[in-house]
Formats: sequence, C-alpha cells, structure tokens
Amino acid sequence: MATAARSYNDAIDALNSLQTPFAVIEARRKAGIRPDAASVREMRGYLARIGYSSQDLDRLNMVHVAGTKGKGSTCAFVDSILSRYQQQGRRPHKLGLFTSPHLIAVRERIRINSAPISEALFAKYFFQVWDRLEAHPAIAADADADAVAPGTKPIYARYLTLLSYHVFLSEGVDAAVYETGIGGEYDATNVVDRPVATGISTLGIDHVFVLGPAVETIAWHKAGIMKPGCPAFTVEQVAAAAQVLQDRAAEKGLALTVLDIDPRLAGVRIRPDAAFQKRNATLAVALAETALKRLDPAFSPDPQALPREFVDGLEQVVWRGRCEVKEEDTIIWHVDGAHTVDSLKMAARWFVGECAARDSAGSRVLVFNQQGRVEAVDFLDGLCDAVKRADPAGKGFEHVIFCTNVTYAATGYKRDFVNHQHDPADIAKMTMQRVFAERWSALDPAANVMLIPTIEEAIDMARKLAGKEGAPKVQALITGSLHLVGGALGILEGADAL
Ligand SMILES: Nc1ncnc2c1ncn2[C@@H]1O[C@H](COP(=O)(O)OP(=O)(O)OP(=O)(O)O)[C@@H](O)[C@H]1O
Ligand SMILES: [Mg+2]
Ligand SMILES: [Mg+2]
Repeated sequence: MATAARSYNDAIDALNSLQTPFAVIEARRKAGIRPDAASVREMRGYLARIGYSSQDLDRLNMVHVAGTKGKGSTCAFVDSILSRYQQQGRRPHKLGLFTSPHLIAVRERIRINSAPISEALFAKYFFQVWDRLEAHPAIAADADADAVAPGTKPIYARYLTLLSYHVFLSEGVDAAVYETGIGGEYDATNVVDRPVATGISTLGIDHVFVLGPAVETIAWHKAGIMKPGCPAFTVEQVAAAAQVLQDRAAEKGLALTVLDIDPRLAGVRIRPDAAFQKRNATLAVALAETALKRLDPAFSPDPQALPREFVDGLEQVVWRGRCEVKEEDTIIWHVDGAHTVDSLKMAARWFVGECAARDSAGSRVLVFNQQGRVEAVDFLDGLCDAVKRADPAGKGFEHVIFCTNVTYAATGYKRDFVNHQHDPADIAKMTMQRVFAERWSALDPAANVMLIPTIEEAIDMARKLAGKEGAPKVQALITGSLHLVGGALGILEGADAL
C-alpha cells in the first residue's frame, strides 16, 4: 500500500483486500476448518503488534453482547441509554459502540458518542494500524506479539475489531459497547478479560458451519463471552440453550441472571412493539445499569421505575434498517434486515401490522435476497405463510422480486459493499435468485414472481408497479439481507444516506 494513498476510499479498498476470497472459504469449508482457540491467540498477537495489551482494554469498561438475534439492537439500546448520561456531562464521558455488519457505510461499525466516526478519522486510524502491523520489529514488547508475523493482517471483520480498539483507546473512550461478530468463545471481540457486563440475547440457529447445527453448541460458543467476576445476563431461552448457558456459567464460577421482561418497561414505547424487542430492551437495561454502577458511584438503580434517561434512551434509539418505514407519494417502503427463519416471520408480521394500521388496499410487493446461503430458500416458506396468516383476508404478496445484492445497474457495488465472499458466477447467473423464484411460484402460484439483477433496478420496478398519485399506495417489504437493505436505503435516501 503506497503511503501517499490514504483517503477513506483507499482505506475501504485496503480493507476489501482483507476479505477471504470465495475460493478460500470453500476450501476451508471442505476441509472442515473452523475458528478455534488459535484465532483468539492471534487476535491478542495483533493487539500486541499495534501496541496494546489485553489489560489496556480494561480502560474501555466494555459491555459485551453475544447472541443469535438482537445483539445489534441490544447494543444500540445500551448505547442510547448511556449517551443520555454522557450528554449530561456525567460518565461515561466518551462512549464507544462497535457493531456489525454495517448497513450503509463501513464506518458505521465504529461510533463515538453514537455517531459513526468521520471518514478522515477512520482513514487516519486505519492506516496507523496498517503501518504498525507491517512494522518490524513489533512496537510492543509483549509475549503475544510473536503470535503473528510482521506484515500479516487479520481478515476483514477482525481488522475492523482491531481498529475499533485502537480508535477507542486513542480517543479516550471510557465505556464501549461491543457486539460479537460470530459466536463468542473464538470471536475477535473476545480478547477482553474484564468487561463490566456481558449479555446474551436470544439464541437460535445461524452460522451453522462455524458454530454447529444444534442450539446447544451455538449456546456454548456464545457463552464464551461470560467472564468470572463480571455480571452476566441473558433473557428467556429455549430449554436446551438455557441449560448450556447455566452449565458454562457454573464452570466459570459465575452467576448468570436470567431476566424476565422488565416490568418497568410498561408504559415505555419500545419499537417495534413486540415481545422480542422487549427482551432486547430488558437485557439492555440490565447491562446499562451494571455499567453505570461501575462508572458512576452516584448512580443507583431504582427497582420501581426507570430513570428518565433510560426511558428516553429506549424510546429514541436509532437502529437503522430494522423495522423502518419510508413513505413516498405512491409507495410505502418497509425495510427490515431480517435474515433468519424466525426473524423473517417476525418481519412478516410487523409488515402486515403496518399495512393494517394504514388500512391500505394497495398491492403488496416483496423485494428479497439472501446471498450465498443455500439454506436461505427455506426462509421463504415461513415468510410466505406468515404474511398470509397475519392478514385477516389471507392476502399474500401480489408481486415478488428477487434480486442480487449488487447495488447499481451501471457501476456495480458501492465500495462499502464489495464482497469477495460469494461466487461471482452465481451472482452473474442469479443462481440463488432462480431457486428462490421457483420456490415462491410453488408456494404461491398467484404471485407475479420476477428476477431482477440489481437493487437499483428492483426498486425502480417496485416504483413502476406503484400506481399514480391518489391510487392506494403500494406496500413494499424489502428484507432477507442487511446488504440488500443497506443498499436499498442508500438508493432511497441518495445523498442523505450516510
Ligand atoms: N430477540 C430477538 N429475537 C428474534 N428476532 C430478533 C430479535 N431481535 C431482533 N430480531 C430480528 O432480527 C433482526 C436483526 O436484529 P439485530 O440487528 O438486533 O440482530 P443481530 O443479532 O445484531 O444480527 P446479525 O447477526 O445480523 O448481526 C431485526 O430486524 C429483527 O427482525
Ligand atoms: Mg448473525
Ligand atoms: Mg448485528
């Protein structure tokens, strides 16, 4: 990397070069290679090579969240609550938030005081990390520094995790909320030894190749973030998962608190108004209370009622791409990044509820994609069924569009969405989308099923289907993938999008 080229775009190009190519992912999959304890040792090695020890991370007073679904939402709630205290000049004085994946731009993953760091700051810290990793000898005299060779760099998501530590420590962040990437035990965020609180959100089946096919093994991985001496919380789980969490807590010698929906949330407007979101909010309240107790000796939780700051934090949270509604003259877009069987059913019910609340007779359009996961075709049954079941008249989607995650018709991917991890031939031939289309036609023969190459063209098509102004507005649901949803929001909002 030439040292002259150091803009944000250069950083994103350099970052994209750290994506594991599709062929390598396939080879690993075939050889059964999964992340293991060595991945965490390497991460500590990278940390040492950029000049930090695990103890330095204690300064971040980390709230650490794992789970199959609701991690990002829980972290956003915690961030939003803590930010009310930060804004009053109380602790935390500087608040960090690390989440994944990104929706519209990579820098969204690293936030300070709830705002994505600027392009300039991102580029500056990105290349500092880059140069330190290339430097020889290592700048830190630490045993772990030998775990990785000079010049080697962690893959994409791990590099961003490493970058977040550097950004937050350099900027003097005194509380940071961290979402795990995949799993917990071997995740790149799991190099912190003394978080202030850990939380495990709803567990289910996802990332089967890495985490295994059973909810028990998935729970085992997620439980890896719980640390002795650090308060640990979770919400109601399926029995098999709950047992594994308790066993792992006992092994580590810690008490895991299982939270019922917090009665203090009654009267708090949690959106969407659904049980799963109240579980996320419940977990967030417990995590925020624990963090505040540690940060501010003057803070003490009130078991009867939530403080104003908590209520405002929960009600005013911004978490883009989840249950978002955007109204245009002829079409109402419903945008949700659900991409598992359960969350898609949830998204379907939310969509039908929104349509019912508007009492619209307009036709329904689905824009769907999920790239690279063969099992995704089975998501469609639940989605199709849930929409019809939720509708009193049993109405489904009149029009169903399957597209790829390629952003633009003319220029391809937006830089922040370049993805080497899928087979390019599959995308060009729309292999997945053809399978989806065939399945949907079988599930709902009355639906008008379409295959459209890019997100931009899919949106154009939905707009074309929308009637003239004054006609009932078309109700569109965009879902199945955060990449799809992020690309779509970027197009719908144009220059206003991040
Ligand atoms: N507790 C939950 N249980 C089930 N579904 C949920 C829950 N929380 C959120 N969802 C659904 O999952 C979608 C993604 O939520 P969120 O971003 O919080 O999850 P995540 O765990 O960060 O997911 P990812 O694996 O994409 O990082 C939401 O739009 C919502 O439909
Ligand atoms: Mg996930
Ligand atoms: Mg997430």
